[in-house]
Amino acid sequence: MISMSGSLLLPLSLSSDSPRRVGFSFSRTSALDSRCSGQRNVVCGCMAPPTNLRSDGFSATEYDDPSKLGKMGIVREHKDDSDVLIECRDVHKSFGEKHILRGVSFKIRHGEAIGIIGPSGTGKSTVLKIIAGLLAPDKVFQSAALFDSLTVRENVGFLLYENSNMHEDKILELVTETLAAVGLKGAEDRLPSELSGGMKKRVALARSIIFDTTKDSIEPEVLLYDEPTAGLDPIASTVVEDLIRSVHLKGEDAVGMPGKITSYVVVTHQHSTIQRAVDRLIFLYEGKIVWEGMTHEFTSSANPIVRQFASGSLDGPIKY
Ligand SMILES: Nc1ncnc2c1ncn2[C@@H]1O[C@H](COP(=O)(O)OP(=O)(O)OP(=O)(O)O)[C@@H](O)[C@H]1O
Repeated sequence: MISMSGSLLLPLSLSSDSPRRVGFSFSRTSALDSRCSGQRNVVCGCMAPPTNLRSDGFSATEYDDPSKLGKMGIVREHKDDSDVLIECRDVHKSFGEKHILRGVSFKIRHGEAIGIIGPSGTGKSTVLKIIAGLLAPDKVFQSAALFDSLTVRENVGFLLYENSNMHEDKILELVTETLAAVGLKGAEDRLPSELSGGMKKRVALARSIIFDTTKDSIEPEVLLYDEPTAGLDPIASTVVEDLIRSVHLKGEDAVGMPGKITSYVVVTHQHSTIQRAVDRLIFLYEGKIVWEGMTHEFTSSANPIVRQFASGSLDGPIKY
């Protein structure tokens, strides 16, 4: 459980010609660390990205020399930060004595499909949870988070039943359409225990992309997926990966309405998910980003950590 402590900076106001939401910046202070060891040692500040600069493309950032790994600060240079939705800057996170994140910095830009990869236990999900905790209007895809005693219809429509003023018939209509969009037509009355692992993930995905059509405000701009294809067979993985991608690409929700989901972050170990659903990768190792680049640059990276991970070799800097 992450608890906030330290100072919360006030958000800057956005100019009227910049409709983008405020991004988040995290920074660490040693004073705060000593005050809250065992709790959260991250300071959260909100900032409005500058709007007077122009945009650039991306290229891989290699850190070939392992001796430099501890010295990384800036992970990528851009002239334009106007499209930054989320910024993590020098994020540290400890659980008790265990220092998990050791200065993680990255930016997520409007329209990006980001993958966070790296060896087990390196802090990927922790990064995702930190982002989710600070982006209250957005959602985390939790594959195992269905309510066992509720039907598929009740699970998918849960937030609408609980938090919206929509008529039940309208919610049912949306649930039915959304289930059809994720390939689960007719599954409304089933219980989670009657579904396969892949079907459960699709129900969870349906729940993450269904929105109150009478309001714009609750529709997220960023979706977070924690291992959305873990445990699925290759074809079921492809279905989920394409669903994730289609929501992103079309800028539409599951029922074809104009959507606002323009970026997403996927934590995954699945090669197919990296290849199929993600454009840019952030590689985390021992609580630090050791490489980032476009997906197609991953397998040709000269970074020994990345090379070992990509090949699955037992030989290399990653020790198990
Ligand atoms: N709430 C917690 N309390 C104590 N330790 C935690 C907690 N959450 C995570 N950890 C520890 O932090 C480390 C990083 O966990 P995290 O789940 O972020 O790793 P990960 O890179 O996502 O791993 P995996 O790929 O295996 O899912 C692990 O050693 C884990 O045991």
